[in-house]
Amino acid sequence: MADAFSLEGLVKRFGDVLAVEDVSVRVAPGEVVALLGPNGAGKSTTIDMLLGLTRPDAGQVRVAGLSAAEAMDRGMVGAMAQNGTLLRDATVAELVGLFASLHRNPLPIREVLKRAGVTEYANRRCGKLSGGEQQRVRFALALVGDPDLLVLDEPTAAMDVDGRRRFWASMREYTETGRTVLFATHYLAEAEDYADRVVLMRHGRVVADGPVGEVRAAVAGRVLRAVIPNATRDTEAALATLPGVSRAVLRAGHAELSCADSDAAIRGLLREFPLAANIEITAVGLEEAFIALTADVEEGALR
Ligand SMILES: Nc1ncnc2c1ncn2[C@@H]1O[C@H](COP(=O)(O)OP(=O)(O)OP(=O)(O)O)[C@@H](O)[C@H]1O
Repeated sequence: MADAFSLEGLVKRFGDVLAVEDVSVRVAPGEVVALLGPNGAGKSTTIDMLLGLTRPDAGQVRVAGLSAAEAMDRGMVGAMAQNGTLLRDATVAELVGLFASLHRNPLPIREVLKRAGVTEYANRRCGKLSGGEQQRVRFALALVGDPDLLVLDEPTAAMDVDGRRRFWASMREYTETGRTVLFATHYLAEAEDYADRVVLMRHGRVVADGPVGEVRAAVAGRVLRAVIPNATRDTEAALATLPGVSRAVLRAGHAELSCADSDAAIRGLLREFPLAANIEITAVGLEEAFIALTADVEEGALR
């Protein structure tokens, strides 16, 4: 089956900033993918290239085998930007109607309002809605063309807990019909709860990509802490090369080792540093693993 979309070797620079560096992702129809990463990781730039809003400096975007522009033109992609402005004086229903008039085969307006969960404020002016309500209207606009692929940039950014819950309930209904979704988020819990797959970005690169459980297993290892007497300048590098250790930080003789295999790490540690003391091993939650993965560490240390 053809990919729902594919990004191949995407690169985008803004002056001196390398916003996206060699990003390649292939997504099959029906996958719900979370694009996760901290501020400035390159998520929005990647999404803009997928939507054909930004031209890549290198690489290629294909959406169902077409160029991004062709796919958008055919109404195959529904997009929800982070801060797209809404016409303040139009009611929600009017705005949805306006968008529907731009599509070749729009869904009935009533159906869109229902799917996006905005029926109750269909007759309110957009300018009078709260930030979270406006986000839901943007979601409605993304659904108007009944697209095969939905691309959402931080869809729940302005929503409160209840708004988020309701938004994801609407999304579930949409994804149950086998549609493909890519959503950017800062919220690990959203990625865990609603995505089949996580693509984790940092500094413009993909640092992890896989099913949620797999990414969790790959990154959420254990942390080994120990005091290393007589540490020298070379000790940190030596700790980083111990078996089972993916990353080492040494400060004032206190070592913190991120371990994919803590059993191998502790054996190696005691072999190479027999004086290591106060050894402690703790499990890392996904939240901590996410922070570790997206922290400003040496490139490659976590790959
Ligand atoms: N139009 C632009 N001009 C200059 N630099 C830009 C532009 N757009 C993005 N950047 C830079 O590119 C990098 C990636 O930004 P991007 O918005 O893609 O990240 P992001 O992961 O979406 O972040 P956030 O979660 O804050 O939205 C950042 O360093 C950002 O400052």
